[in-house]
Amino acid sequence: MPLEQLSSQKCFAGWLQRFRHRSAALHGDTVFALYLPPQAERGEKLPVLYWLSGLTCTDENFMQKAGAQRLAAELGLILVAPDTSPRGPDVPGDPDGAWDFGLGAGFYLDATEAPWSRHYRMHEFVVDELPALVETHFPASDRRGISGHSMGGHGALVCALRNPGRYRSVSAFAPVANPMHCPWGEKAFSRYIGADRARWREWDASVLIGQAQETLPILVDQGDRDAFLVEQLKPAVLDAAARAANYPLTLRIQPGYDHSYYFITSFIDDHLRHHAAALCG
Ligand SMILES: N[C@@H](CCC(=O)N[C@@H](CSC=O)C(=O)NCC(=O)O)C(=O)O
Repeated sequence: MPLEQLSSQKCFAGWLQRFRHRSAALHGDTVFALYLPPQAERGEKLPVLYWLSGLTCTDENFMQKAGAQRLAAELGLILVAPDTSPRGPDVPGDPDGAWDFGLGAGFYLDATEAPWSRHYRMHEFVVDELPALVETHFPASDRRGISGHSMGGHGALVCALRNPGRYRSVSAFAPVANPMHCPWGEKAFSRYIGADRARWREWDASVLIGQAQETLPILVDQGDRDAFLVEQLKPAVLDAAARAANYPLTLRIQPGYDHSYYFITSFIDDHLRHHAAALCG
């Protein structure tokens, strides 16, 4: 699978790069960003933290705003950020042009309903295709962690919960914790997966956490001034489901913080260290 390099910039003695390639899962071209820490030049295989961004984002938001590269360089962690949906002239978006569905809003699931099912296969892409690509073309090991924000925070939880053995660490910022019972999730699931709500349960972290096959400790940070907290995010539902299942979830409510990348950059070091404890050494 050839990679076309779009950019390369030195950053904290490592390299921040962007690549375009043809995706089999997404039936089209897609772009991802990757940060290679300086340890990559030693030739050893390094662990990888996959980051899933939220609604309206591309591969660039996290790399430009989270400020993760400094500590990733210190810890020897590769960072990989895919796009948030398939894109291209033949990829359908929201019929009304809304920002919370379709382009930039793939919800990291595999759609089953037309016209979404041909391209909207972000789960398969993130869990299988992207790691295979990264581990072939870069000095990347199969020690994988996954994290993300909002729609992507939920995506990270679902990727880990649905695929035991695939990841060694997981965390999330302000995840859409119970999408089958919030407006963003109901809109996405009803279109991507269809009207049968029983099938939505396969893609909801607050359901999956009660059926987990392995117990990777989950770290979640959530700001209490987040404008989406009550209507869309509902972390208390995830917390209650984890408690009922005796699943190790640490939910930290951070006073005064909102939903922005200012919140993410304030706590990204804690998340990188959470992942490094499982991935490095
Ligand atoms: N455009 C919207 C706001 C969209 C928004 O807040 N997106 C978040 C993720 S929300 C959940 O998935 C985000 O990360 N935005 C990009 C950024 O760089 O901040 C509106 O107008 O309200």
